[in-house]
Amino acid sequence: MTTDSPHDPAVAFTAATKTYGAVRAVDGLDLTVRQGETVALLGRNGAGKSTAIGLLLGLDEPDSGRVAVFGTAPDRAVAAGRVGAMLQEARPVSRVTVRELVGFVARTYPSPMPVDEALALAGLTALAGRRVDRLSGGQTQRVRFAVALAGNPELIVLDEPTAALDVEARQEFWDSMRGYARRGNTVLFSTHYLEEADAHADRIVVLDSGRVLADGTGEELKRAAGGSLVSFDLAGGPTDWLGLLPGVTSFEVRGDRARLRTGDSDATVRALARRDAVRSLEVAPVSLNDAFLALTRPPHATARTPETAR
Ligand SMILES: Nc1ncnc2c1ncn2[C@@H]1O[C@H](COP(=O)(O)OP(=O)(O)OP(=O)(O)O)[C@@H](O)[C@H]1O
Repeated sequence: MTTDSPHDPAVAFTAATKTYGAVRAVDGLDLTVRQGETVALLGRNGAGKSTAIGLLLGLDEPDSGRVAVFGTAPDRAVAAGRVGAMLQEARPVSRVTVRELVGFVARTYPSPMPVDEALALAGLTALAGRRVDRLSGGQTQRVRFAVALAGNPELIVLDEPTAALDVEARQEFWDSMRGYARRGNTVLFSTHYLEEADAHADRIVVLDSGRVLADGTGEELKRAAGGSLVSFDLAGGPTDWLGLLPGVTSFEVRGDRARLRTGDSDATVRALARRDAVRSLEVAPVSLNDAFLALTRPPHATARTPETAR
C-alpha cells in the first residue's frame, strides 16, 4: 500500500514495462519527476513517450514494474482531479461555448478550479463566449489546456501539445503553461522539438526504445554528447586515427571534411596541430540537436557515443 505525502514524487516509474506483441514500447523504465518540476520527454517517433504517458494516467497498466502518481495509483490520482492531461487525439465537441465546456468538465471533479481562473490561465477570457467549433487551431489547443486545468490538478501531462501550432500560437501556449508551473505545479510534456524542450523544461529526459537514454538539463546533455565540435579538411588523408585523438567521443567524415565531437577541444586541437592537420580548422560548441542525434544514434552507426548523460 502506498502513502500520500507532500514529499512523494509527482511521478515515479519503477522498472515499468509495457509490451505490445513483440514490441517493448516501455522497457524497464525508471523515472522520477519531483513535485514542482517541468520535465520534457524527448524522443523519436515510437520511442515510447505516449505509452509512458498512458501508463502514468492509468489508461493502461504496466505488464511489470510500478507506476505511481503522488504516491498513489495513477487512476486514483486522476479521479481525484490531481492530474490533468492533454493527449494527442482530440474529440470534436460542437455547439457549446468555451465557458460551458470548461464548466461542464469542472463539475465532474471533487474540487475544481474556478472556471474563470482556468480560462484566464489558458488565455481564453476574451473567447469565453465563443463556440468551441469556431476557433483556430491555436485557440482550440488552449481550450484543451483549460479543460486539462478544470479539475485543479497539481500535475499536468501534455502529449506533444504544440504539434501543428504556428510560432505565435506556440509561444502563447507556453506562456500559459509557465503561468501554471509558476504556481508550484508539476508539468510533464512530450515533444519532438529540441528547442522547446530546452526552452521550457527544467530537465530533459531522452527516451529511446522505451528506456531512459539521457536525463539532465540541455547543458548537461550537450556535455554528455561531447562538449565541442572540431572540424577540419582531411586533404585526402586517412581517417582511421580520428577516433584515437584525445577527447574525441565520436566522429564523422562528410566529403573531405572531418567532424569530431570532443569533450576536450584544447587537447584535440593540440593533437591535430602536432599532426599538421589544421586545414580550415573550426571549433564550435555542440548544439542540442547534435547532442540529441549523438545520444539516439542507432547502434549500427560507426560513431562512438556516450550511453547516458548521468
Ligand atoms: N496500441 C498499440 N498496439 C501495438 N503497438 C503499439 C501500440 N501503442 C504503441 N505501440 C508501439 O509501441 C512503440 C512505442 O510507441 P509510442 O506511441 O509510445 O511512441 P512515441 O514516442 O509516443 O511516438 P510518437 O512520437 O510517434 O508519438 C512503437 O513501436 C509503437 O508502434
